[in-house]
Amino acid sequence: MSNGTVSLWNGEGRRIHIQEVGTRDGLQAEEAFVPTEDKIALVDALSATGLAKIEVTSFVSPKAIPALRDGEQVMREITRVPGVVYSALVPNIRGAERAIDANTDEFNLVMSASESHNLSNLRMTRAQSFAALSEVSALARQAGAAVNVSLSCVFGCPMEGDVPEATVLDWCARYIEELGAGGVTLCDTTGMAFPTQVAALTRAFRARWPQTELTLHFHNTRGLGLANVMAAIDAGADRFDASLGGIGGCPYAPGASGNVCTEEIVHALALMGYDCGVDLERLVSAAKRLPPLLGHDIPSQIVKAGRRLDLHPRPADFEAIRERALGRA
Ligand SMILES: CC(C)(COP(=O)([O-])OP(=O)([O-])OC[C@H]1O[C@@H](n2cnc3c(N)ncnc32)[C@H](O)[C@@H]1OP(=O)([O-])[O-])[C@@H](O)C(=O)NCCC(=O)NCCSC(=O)C[C@@](C)(O)CC(=O)[O-]
Repeated sequence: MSNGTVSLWNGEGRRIHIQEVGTRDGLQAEEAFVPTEDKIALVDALSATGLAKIEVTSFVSPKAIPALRDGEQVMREITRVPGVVYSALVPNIRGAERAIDANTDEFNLVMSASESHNLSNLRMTRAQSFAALSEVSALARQAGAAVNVSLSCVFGCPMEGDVPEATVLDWCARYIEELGAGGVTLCDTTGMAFPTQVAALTRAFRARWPQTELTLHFHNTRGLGLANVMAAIDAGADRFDASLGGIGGCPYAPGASGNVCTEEIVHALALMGYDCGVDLERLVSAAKRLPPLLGHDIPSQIVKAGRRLDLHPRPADFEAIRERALGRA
């Protein structure tokens, strides 16, 4: 935190945990169905990069999200690397049963702080979602799985506008204090968050629940992704969702687009001296697998431009230019 002794701009080796959501949030809205074996290979490649957590898939209705209809097979057939938490999005009891069958480490429960988005995305009121999630979290506990709750639209809803901070904190209190969730993710579903707002909500959360695992989940829809990450770090956050290649978006949130890009965030934080514990080269080579699988380009600037010190050859006639410049030719 910028408290006069620690600089935001100099990470000094401080650990930031990056959680990959590319094979869930990233693939869920893609038109192309990425073949199951390619999804498994992608998760395995990500597991070898040092990421803290990977959201492998979702156990939602295959009618709602056909791109992830192979969730069980993917979760069962990935190679688990010790220390990596393999998570999946779970919206209801049916999803919880599937997640248990597939031996999922962490259930990422989902609902929205906005009634309009909750109804659009999950076809339930927030109260109905909360009741369903209470049952899901009891099942998860019986199965020995961890529970995180992702709360969508906390920085604004594309249909309702701003969501009051008190509403967001009330829902967080219910997850943490009634449901016993070990972690909460504050999600900016359609890129409406801005740094001062992010810092205020992060500080309010941290002050009230200093022990709860807090994750920030940003979409880069309006280009504020990295600024929001920095504001959250300044306010005490150390855990972020990000998506390989910068793909992603909720298909039931109007105007949604890609998450903050994993390799861009890791690259930027590493330059500032933060330790994400991630091998950037491996991450970039995993990201390069995406365009042929998806059939389109990806937002990642690091895949396009390379890392800061990935240098280019001088022009072919460089020596001739120099000789001329020095008056020797
Ligand atoms: C919420 C429901 C389930 C309600 O779906 P529904 O259609 O209202 O509910 P239903 O219970 O009547 O079920 C309809 C059919 O789906 C089946 N079904 C129902 N549930 C499941 C399940 N879990 N697994 C497998 N099948 C399921 C169920 O068995 C039935 O099949 P049928 O009888 O017609 O053959 C559905 O609308 C759904 O799955 N929606 C998914 C929405 C979704 O995945 N959205 C994107 C993820 S959230 C997100 O991206 C935001 C986030 C997390 O990234 C953070 C952020 O940025 O904000």
